[in-house]
Amino acid sequence: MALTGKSAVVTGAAGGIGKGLSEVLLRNGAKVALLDVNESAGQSLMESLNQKHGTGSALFLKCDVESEEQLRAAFQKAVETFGGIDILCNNAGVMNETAWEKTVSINLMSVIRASYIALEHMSKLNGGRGGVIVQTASMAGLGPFPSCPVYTATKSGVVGFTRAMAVASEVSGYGIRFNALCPTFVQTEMITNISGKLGQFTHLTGMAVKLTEKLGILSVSEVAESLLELVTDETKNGEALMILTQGKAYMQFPSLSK
Ligand SMILES: NC(=O)C1=CN([C@@H]2O[C@H](COP(=O)(O)OP(=O)(O)OC[C@H]3O[C@@H](n4cnc5c(N)ncnc54)[C@H](O)[C@@H]3O)[C@@H](O)[C@H]2O)C=CC1
Ligand SMILES: CC/C=C\C[C@H](O)C(=O)/C=C/C=C/C=C\C=C\[C@@H](O)C/C=C\CCC(=O)O
Repeated sequence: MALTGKSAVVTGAAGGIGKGLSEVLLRNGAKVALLDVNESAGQSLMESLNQKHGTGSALFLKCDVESEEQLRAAFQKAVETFGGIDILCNNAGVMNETAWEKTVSINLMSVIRASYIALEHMSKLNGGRGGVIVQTASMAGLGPFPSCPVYTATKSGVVGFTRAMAVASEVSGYGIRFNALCPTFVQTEMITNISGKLGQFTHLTGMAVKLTEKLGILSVSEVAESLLELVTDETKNGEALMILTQGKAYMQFPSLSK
């Protein structure tokens, strides 16, 4: 799928990985609706992206992904502005083991919520053009990360939801592919002050820090380049792409359906 003339919605787009995903989509010819709760960062990012990629190529929409109402309004605005949606990046996420219910709400429930709203606009069964939904999961969704069990659970949930939806979409004829990015640590705000985010697992901070030293830290642009692969390669559906500093690999899961 070529990106020229396509339109995308990216959640958590104002900073970190979401900003990188938005930039790579714009560089390759897509228009992008930038959804984020951070209004000042989102507005100034929109202005700089429109200067770089052309007026009207980026649209900031203030949106808390926990709110169904705000998500619906943002998708509606994106459709009205760009004429449809071809790509959704469910990227907004937090890591906070103290406010663990909020972590579940943002990282898992909101990914499901936004995917279902996107289906209403993108599914060929609803008159949409089809397309692709890519979730920002994590390596934590593939292997247990003992310093943050709830964060791990949300990312495992995202991987499971993505793989199940990929098959549901295929057999139902939605015309939408579902894939997940599973990066190791990435240099963003999220990996600052780790100990302050681990709640009752603060004593396991050293384990998390050692893991960052052992595995290394990716740049945002390395993750963004992997998004392109999952969006443009139409054979990719139901994939979890593990991204490490040493390279990347599509995960193999046991097949029990045959
Ligand atoms: N940084 C890392 O090491 C890794 C991060 N990830 C995942 O990547 C995604 C992005 O994380 P980062 O860019 O690192 O984090 P970040 O903290 O740098 O950026 C997150 C963005 O999401 C926005 N956001 C937070 N809550 C929101 C909400 N309720 N509604 C709308 N926007 C909201 C924030 O305002 C911010 O702009 C997350 O899902 C995270 O779990 C995955 C693997 C590694
Ligand atoms: C404290 C976490 C901070 C940020 C989370 C970040 O956003 C994220 O998603 C990073 C994920 C990185 C995961 C990397 C590898 C995970 C591997 C685990 O399966 C193994 C974990 C521990 C092994 C313990 C040990 O042998 O030392």
